[in-house]
Amino acid sequence: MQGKIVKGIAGFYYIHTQDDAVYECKAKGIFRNQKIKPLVGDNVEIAVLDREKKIGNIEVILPRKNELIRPAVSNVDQALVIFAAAKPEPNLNLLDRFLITMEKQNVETVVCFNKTDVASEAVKEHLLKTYGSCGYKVIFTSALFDKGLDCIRAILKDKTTVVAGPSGVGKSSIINLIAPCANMETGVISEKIERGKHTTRHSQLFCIEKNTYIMDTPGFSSLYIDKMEKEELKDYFIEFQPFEEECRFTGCVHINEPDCGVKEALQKDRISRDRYENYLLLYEELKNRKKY
Ligand SMILES: Nc1nc2c(ncn2[C@@H]2O[C@H](COP(=O)(O)OP(=O)(O)OP(=O)(O)O)[C@@H](O)[C@H]2O)c(=O)[nH]1
Ligand SMILES: [Zn+2]
Repeated sequence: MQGKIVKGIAGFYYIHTQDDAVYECKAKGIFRNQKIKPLVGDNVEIAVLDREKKIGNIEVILPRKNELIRPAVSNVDQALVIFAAAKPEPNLNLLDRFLITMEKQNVETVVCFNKTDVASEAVKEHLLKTYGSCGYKVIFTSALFDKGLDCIRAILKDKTTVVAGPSGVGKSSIINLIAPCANMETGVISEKIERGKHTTRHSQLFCIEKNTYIMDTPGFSSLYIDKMEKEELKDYFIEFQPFEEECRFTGCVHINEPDCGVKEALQKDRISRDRYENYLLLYEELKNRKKY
């Protein structure tokens, strides 16, 4: 039978199967046969050992489309990052850090600004201009007034999406509205896990409808960009790319070089100043970290 690993804990894997059941499986022999460790998100072939108790063994891990490191999950189609348009004011530096880590891992990101009911039109316009002009899909929602949630449902459909955002932006409110089943499923799995007595937070995928999975990630308040050369940073500011052809120097980092296409685009207001300033800050951060 085929299914998807939705959670892994203490040597047990929980497989959501196509008939909408959850099997508790071990992965006996997999490492020996395939030399890989199962990962949440993996599509697998299982042998059913006990149909009633829903116990099985993972026999084959099907080929992975990709593999994220943070959070550890495979076969991710996209990320959905949620910030509040107001209350709290969106920390765009944090948002840019998130976008960079996803660009580096080659995962497309959709940006959602929630709490539009308490944000001014001018702020919304500014956010749309800043991120829409980079090429990101931007969605505005109000979980409180059930606005924009169909847009979220539509972008999630038939995909596996990692959902992230800082605390207090309304991420849980949104997830509860689009996936009321998410809580229930946690219940079923935690019942089985009780025996393992593990209480740490583990990454878990929720099936919100057929072929549609989300992974809710814990709220974050800071995000370090690591394992990155400062010269590499510009590659993850995707809006720079079309202007880089105009730079006189190859490998131009768009800071102090003369005849820089990116700086020229900035002067002409074709690149967001907020984004460029965050670029400078992050570049400095990477440069200074190198000293240690
Ligand atoms: N005005 C307004 N308030 C909202 C909206 N969505 C959520 N809230 C409120 O914002 C607060 C935080 O919402 P949560 O859904 O708990 O936010 P969260 O992002 O999951 O935060 P954590 O649980 O801390 O990770 C709650 O008081 C919600 O009622 C919205 O669209 N508009
Ligand atoms: Zn340049």
